[in-house]
Amino acid sequence: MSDARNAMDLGGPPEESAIEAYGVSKRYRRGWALRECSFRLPAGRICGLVGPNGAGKTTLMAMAANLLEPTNGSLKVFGAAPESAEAGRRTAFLAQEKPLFRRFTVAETLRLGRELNPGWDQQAAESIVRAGDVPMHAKIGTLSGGQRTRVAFALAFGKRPDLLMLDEPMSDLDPLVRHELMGTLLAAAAERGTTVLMSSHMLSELGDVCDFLLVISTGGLRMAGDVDEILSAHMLLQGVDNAPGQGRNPSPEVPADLARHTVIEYRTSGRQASALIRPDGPVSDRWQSHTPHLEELLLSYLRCPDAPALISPGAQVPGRLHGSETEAA
Ligand SMILES: Nc1ncnc2c1ncn2[C@@H]1O[C@H](COP(=O)(O)OP(=O)(O)OP(=O)(O)O)[C@@H](O)[C@H]1O
Repeated sequence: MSDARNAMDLGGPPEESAIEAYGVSKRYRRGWALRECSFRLPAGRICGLVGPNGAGKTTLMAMAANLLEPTNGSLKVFGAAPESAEAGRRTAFLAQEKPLFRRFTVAETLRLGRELNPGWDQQAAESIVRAGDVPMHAKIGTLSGGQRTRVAFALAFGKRPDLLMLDEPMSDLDPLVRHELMGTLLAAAAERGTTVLMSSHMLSELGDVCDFLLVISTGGLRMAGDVDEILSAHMLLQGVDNAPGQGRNPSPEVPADLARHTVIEYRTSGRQASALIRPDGPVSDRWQSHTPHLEELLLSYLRCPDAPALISPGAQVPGRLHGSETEAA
């Protein structure tokens, strides 16, 4: 457990927030992309940002990186407005399309990073590029998609940010490179206390990397908090369906003995039934129960966007009503 969390348990000062969002909404011409998002991401965490296509993940990160302004509400980055010099200096954002100058060589790209960023770490940036055997004299436009991603990573890392936001960083990387760059990321975060906010659709890999989660869908915050707290607030149940239909039933009726619990998802296949619940008291012993894996839990929430939201106490911003959301146990 981190010193900061120990301090909290002992009634010491609360952990610093890397991001605080107060009722943030964003409206584009076509409509709302995000509605009323309030949460905090404590500093030093590696946070997975999960949601279906079009959920608003890029929009949220772009607002924290001062590339977009909220329509309503406000954000703070390390206590400062995203447009402040302080927040800009401490933040790096690796956008999904990895924008780099195609005519620059790799060496020129890193030189530009050095000139633009006072705290630039040339050695860290170069070692990321060299680990992928990317030639320093190669023009960006001649690199493969994965090599360009590596250079963009190096540029973001070289800045030595306190908050590193990565928009689907792994999508065009082969499995070995993903593993290597995630290792670099974890080492940097452990060594320097860097906060990482990373959107990803690779649910199976998030569990190895992240210790905090933000889940959004249809523009709203569905879940936020410490991964361990979130997992332990849920139970995956398996048993026999008392009223089986033919084959897989897309909307089976939730059995009466689960009614007292918060049922996120109830599914049946023939006589087999499974449910993801947030238990409120003991569960009937006709069910076999276990703590879900992160991927199982996320898939249930993504399949059931109307399930009640869960914002754990450590992810709540002070002085903000969290509506119908429930606290993790
Ligand atoms: N510049 C824009 N103008 C109009 N609508 C936009 C714009 N950018 C995003 N949107 C819309 O806002 C919503 C959220 O988009 P956003 O890119 O934030 O989603 P996302 O969660 O990052 O999706 P993905 O997983 O596909 O990358 C989508 O409906 C998208 O079409």
